[in-house]
Parts: sequence; C-alpha cells; structure tokens
Amino acid sequence: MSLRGRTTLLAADSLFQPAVSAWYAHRVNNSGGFPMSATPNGTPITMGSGNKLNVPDNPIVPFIEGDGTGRDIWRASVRVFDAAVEKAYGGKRKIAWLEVLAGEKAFKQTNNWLPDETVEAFRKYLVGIKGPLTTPIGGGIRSLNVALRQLLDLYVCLRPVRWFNGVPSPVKRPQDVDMVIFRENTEDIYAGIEWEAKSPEVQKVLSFIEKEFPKDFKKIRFPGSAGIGLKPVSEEGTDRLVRSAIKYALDNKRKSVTFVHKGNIMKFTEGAFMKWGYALAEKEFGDHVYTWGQWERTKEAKGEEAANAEQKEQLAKGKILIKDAIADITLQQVLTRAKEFDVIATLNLNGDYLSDALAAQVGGIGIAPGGNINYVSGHAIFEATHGTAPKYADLDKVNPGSVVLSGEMMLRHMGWIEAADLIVKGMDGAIASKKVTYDFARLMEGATEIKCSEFGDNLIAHM
Ligand SMILES: NC(=O)C1=CN([C@@H]2O[C@H](COP(=O)(O)OP(=O)(O)OC[C@H]3O[C@@H](n4cnc5c(N)ncnc54)[C@H](OP(=O)(O)O)[C@@H]3O)[C@@H](O)[C@H]2O)C=CC1
Ligand SMILES: O=C(O)CCC(=O)C(=O)O
Ligand SMILES: [Mg+2]
Repeated sequence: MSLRGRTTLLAADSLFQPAVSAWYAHRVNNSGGFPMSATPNGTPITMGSGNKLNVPDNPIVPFIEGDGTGRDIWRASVRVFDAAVEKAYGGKRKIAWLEVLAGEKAFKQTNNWLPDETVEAFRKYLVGIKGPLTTPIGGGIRSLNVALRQLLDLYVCLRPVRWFNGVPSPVKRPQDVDMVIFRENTEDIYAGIEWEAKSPEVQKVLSFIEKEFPKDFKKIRFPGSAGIGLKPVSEEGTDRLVRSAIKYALDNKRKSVTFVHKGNIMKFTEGAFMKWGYALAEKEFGDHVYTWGQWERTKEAKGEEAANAEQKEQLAKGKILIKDAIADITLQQVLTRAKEFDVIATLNLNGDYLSDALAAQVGGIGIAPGGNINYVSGHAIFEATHGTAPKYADLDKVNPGSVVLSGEMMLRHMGWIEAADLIVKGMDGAIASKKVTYDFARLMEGATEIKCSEFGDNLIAHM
C-alpha cells in the first residue's frame, strides 16, 4: 500500500504544527513499514442499498488498541465482544479482528503517529473500534482522534447517556438521565484552523482583518499577542447532523430533539446552527415533528394560549418536539430538569463538554460509550468518551465499561442485536454483583474492587 497520496497530505496538513509537518512529510515518504498486522481470514463489511450495511458472518473489523489505559481496556473488552458473539451465535458468527496502529504504538513501530494504512483500513472495512489516543496540550501533534473523524468524514459523534441500575451517581435521580447526544464531528473550532500568537501566519491573518474589516479588527483587544482560531459552521454540516438526530428520534420513538447552542453570542455560527436546524426539521420531517418555530409563529398570530394548545395537540398525536436551549443554561438544566432532555443535537465543542458532564450523572466517564458515524458512506469508528488516563496506564485498574459499551453500540450498528443485548445483560449483572472497578467501588456501599481484566470476566460470567 502506498504511503503517498491524498490521505497522507491531508493527514500531514491537519495533524501537525507547521514546524513538524515538513519532518512528518519526510518520514511518511521514506517509510517502508507495514504498521498493520496480517489481514485475518474474514470478509469486509460493505454498504448495501438504502444506506444499510451488508455484514458477513465473519467481518473483518479493524481496531486501535489505544494509548495509556487503552491497552488494558482493549484486552478486557475484546474478550467480552468475542464471548458475546460466541454465546449469541454458537460459532456461526465471529469477528476477524485486524489490529491497526495509531498513536504511541504506531510512532514506536513506524515513526508515524497515524499511518495511512490505518486510515485506509477503516476506509476499506467500514466499521471499526478504537481506544483513546493521547493529544499533547498547547503544541505538538494535533488530535489523532479528531483527524480520524475528519479524514473519514464521520460527521456524527453519537454518545448515548443512560443509567445502569446500581451504578453510584452524584445526583438524586440518575434514572431520569436518558439522553442521546448527536455532536457535530467535523466542523466548529475543532476543525483545527488556528494560528499561533506572533507567528508570521497570524500576522498575515491580522493584517488581512485590519485591511478588510477595520471595525472588527478594533474588537481584537491585544492584537500584538493574540492567537487566532476560526470556527466554521455550515448549513450542509448542520443539516446532516440534525437530519441524523431527528431520524434517530423517530426510529427510536423518542419524545424530543433539543438544539443546544450559544447562538445569542455567536450568531452566525451557533445561532445559524439553530436556525438551519429548525428549517430542516420543518422541511424534511414536517409531518412528524412540532417545532418551537411553529409555536412562535402561532403565538405571534393568535397569542400564547393558542400556541400552547397547538403544541399540546400536536404532541398528543405522537409528534416529536423540536426545541432549543442555550448551552450554558443547558449545563445546569441537564442536572436540575433531566427529564426535559432526550435527544440533543449540538456543535462539536458543546458536545464535547456536555458528554463528559452528562457521563458524571450516570456513573462517570468509565461507562460512557460513543460512536463516530457517517450514515451515508457507512463508515463508523466506535470509541469511549474518556481519554487515556495516563496515571492508570498498565495498572489493570480502570473501568473497561466505556469501550465495552462502545463495542455494544458497534454490534447493534452491525445488526448483531443478540450479541449487543448480551453485553448489556452482562453489564447489568456485573454491576449488580458489586464486584466492580475502582471508580464504582469508591462510591458504592459494600462493593469489592476488582481489576479491569476481572471486571471483563465478571461481565462475561453474567451474560
Ligand atoms: N477520544 C479520545 O481518544 C480522547 C482522548 N483524550 C486524551 O486523553 C488524554 C488524557 O486526558 P484527560 O483530560 O486526563 O481525560 P481522561 O478521560 O483520560 O481522564 C480523566 C479522568 O477520568 C477518569 N477516567 C478516565 N478513564 C477512565 C476509565 N476507563 N475508568 C474510570 N475512570 C476513568 C479518571 O478519573 P479519576 O482521576 O477520578 O480516577 C481520570 O483521571 C489527553 O491527551 C486527551 O487529549 C481525551 C478524551 C478523549
Ligand atoms: O482528541 C482528543 O484528545 C480529545 C477529544 C475529546 O475530548 C473527545 O472527543 O471527547
Ligand atoms: Mg472529550
């Protein structure tokens, strides 16, 4: 497989600060390594008609073990996945795992943080799973996690947040938390377009703003020492995210979709996200939804009482309520009025903050799964919400629950519902047994702390 070409350039451009990108390009163009294990016996998953996956009985599924705690977690999780599939299908179905490299392991073996082979494997085999990867702060490589999402155009970051009976929680009614976050995954300030303070690049950008937009330039308080970042938010990007969220709400008989935004301050990015979201909901799902936009129009024409009556009547018909909330108050209300939130559609950074905050309510980041999905191309990479938690690396200590449940989402996405259900059953049983990892044990009365690997065993025993 060639290491040159479009993907390489994209990866190099998006991952690295200018200072190291030349070095990176040199490395890539001169590397002859094969940062992938031999392809196992299996068959690729393909995209069928109507955006439905064709999943063979022995699909090749690429995985990245991950940095830090990723190693321990992957070892425990893969045994859970194999046991669930074996138990559900009695040997008729089996995943052919293909290890692909990224992060520290890739760099050690190939001098390349994200080899093209890895991206190509996810491209070819469509559905994969990954552990967390480290991103340095304030310099160095750009996020490999974000790069994978961008390179494969995985525009939805899907993060369901639900409570498992018995999991310790800091809130009084964790059972009220049943939310599904649709986080836009390819735009916003996460696009990684920013220039370092005092660099030649930032000076070019500042000169341009000064010349073309002198009024706006005056709003930059300290131009001499300001770093500058761009926040692209488009109508197309909003539409495909909102479409996925509403479709999910309809398919799963949810009650509402809330657009979470900071549109009062960032009017043409976050505010536009809200406006485009309402427009798409009414245009594409008009018969199935009732929007706060409609409520506003009825209120203007006929008064508030009439608008309330209309909303009540439309929701009684089973329509989904499409509403919005400003991001800061949302962070309070998901705690104080959890029942009012169901499916949430939001931009990249808001979704990042919200998913960690919500995870806390249902037992923490150790049990918060996710998937990065392109519903049109079929590409998907499932991954935990948490990071590499480096202080616990190789201690066989942390909760593998987030990756295990990300695998559960992956199996469900593949249509292997029986295996996915067994994982949920195993998780329920393992928690009820009160033999849990440190994060649960420290908050659970009468619990016994067990290792990451032992929690995997416990889960299998309860399937
Ligand atoms: N998608 C990805 O690959 C992501 C990568 N990252 C990267 O990970 C690195 C570390 O990030 P950091 O901000 O420390 O966040 P982490 O999520 O890695 O860890 C923060 C804290 O969360 C708790 N935690 C994390 N994982 C688990 C687990 N499996 N079981 C139980 N508790 C857990 C621990 O809490 P306690 O101390 O209370 O025990 C830990 O100290 C950074 O480089 C960051 O960029 C971050 C997020 C996502
Ligand atoms: O890529 C990273 O290092 C962090 C990403 C992150 O926090 C997330 O996607 O939730
Ligand atoms: Mg995050």
